[in-house]
Amino acid sequence: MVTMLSASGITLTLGGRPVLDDAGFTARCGAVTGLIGPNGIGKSTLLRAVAGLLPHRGDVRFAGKPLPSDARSRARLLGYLPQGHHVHWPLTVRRTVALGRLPHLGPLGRPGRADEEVVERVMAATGVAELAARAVPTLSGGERARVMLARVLATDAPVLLADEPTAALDPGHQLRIMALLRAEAVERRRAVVVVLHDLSLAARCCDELVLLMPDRRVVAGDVPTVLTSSLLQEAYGVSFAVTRAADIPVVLPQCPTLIQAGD
Ligand SMILES: Nc1ncnc2c1ncn2[C@@H]1O[C@H](COP(=O)(O)OP(=O)(O)OP(=O)(O)O)[C@@H](O)[C@H]1O
Repeated sequence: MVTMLSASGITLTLGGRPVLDDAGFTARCGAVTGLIGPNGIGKSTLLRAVAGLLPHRGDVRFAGKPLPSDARSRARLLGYLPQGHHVHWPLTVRRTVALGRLPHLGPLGRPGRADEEVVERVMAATGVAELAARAVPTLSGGERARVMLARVLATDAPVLLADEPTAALDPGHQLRIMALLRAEAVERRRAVVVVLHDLSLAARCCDELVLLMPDRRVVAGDVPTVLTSSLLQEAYGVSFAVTRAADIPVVLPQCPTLIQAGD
């Protein structure tokens, strides 16, 4: 599979504190790459730097070439879904999703038939078509999460960067959204990079994993290479059982101080 996105040597400081030091990853066309690691390690910051939203040192390439410097061209290549879904503007769901088409619109900013078709397709795929006329601030957290995912899918960008897209979702919607992101990768040949905290979900849905470690190492590889109990313990500071149940990979954190219910 072809490397579509590569980031290397990403180094940046926030509020006077070094947050990333020589970090990077590659994301292949047709694959889902999971970005994992403990809270505060820099996953969101790395994604934002790669999306061109934070000044940084380092190199980000699309299909081997430096990213274009103008934001509009870059937005056609990289769709970015930020963490959290705090939407205060009183737009309808359909208009919010249609914002994803902005990088493609002509000088008059009018969406054409093709743009409208994309908007309808992604609303149907994310299960928000029936919410199309609702104002976004009136939606539940999970509904809003799916609308924001639809907006980024509407960009039709070959690279999708999604920061915790399943965080607010119930288990059924988590799986449906990951299935959708996998389909975007496999069937539409996109490179999908997704920040996840649920390691079982990551094991099940990601082709490659990139683990940001507390000592600033970046461990990358396929799921069995990265999700080992020793690496996970080093990363998260608790022990892990890496196992399978009903033929599904399961990664279980264990905490010696937890008094389990029923004990
Ligand atoms: N604007 C800022 N000013 C100062 N420090 C910041 C700023 N934004 C982020 N940080 C710090 O940078 C570090 C990395 O934050 P980041 O949000 O990238 O981590 P993360 O791995 O995505 O965490 P989480 O899993 O909790 O979402 C954290 O220590 C955070 O406090």
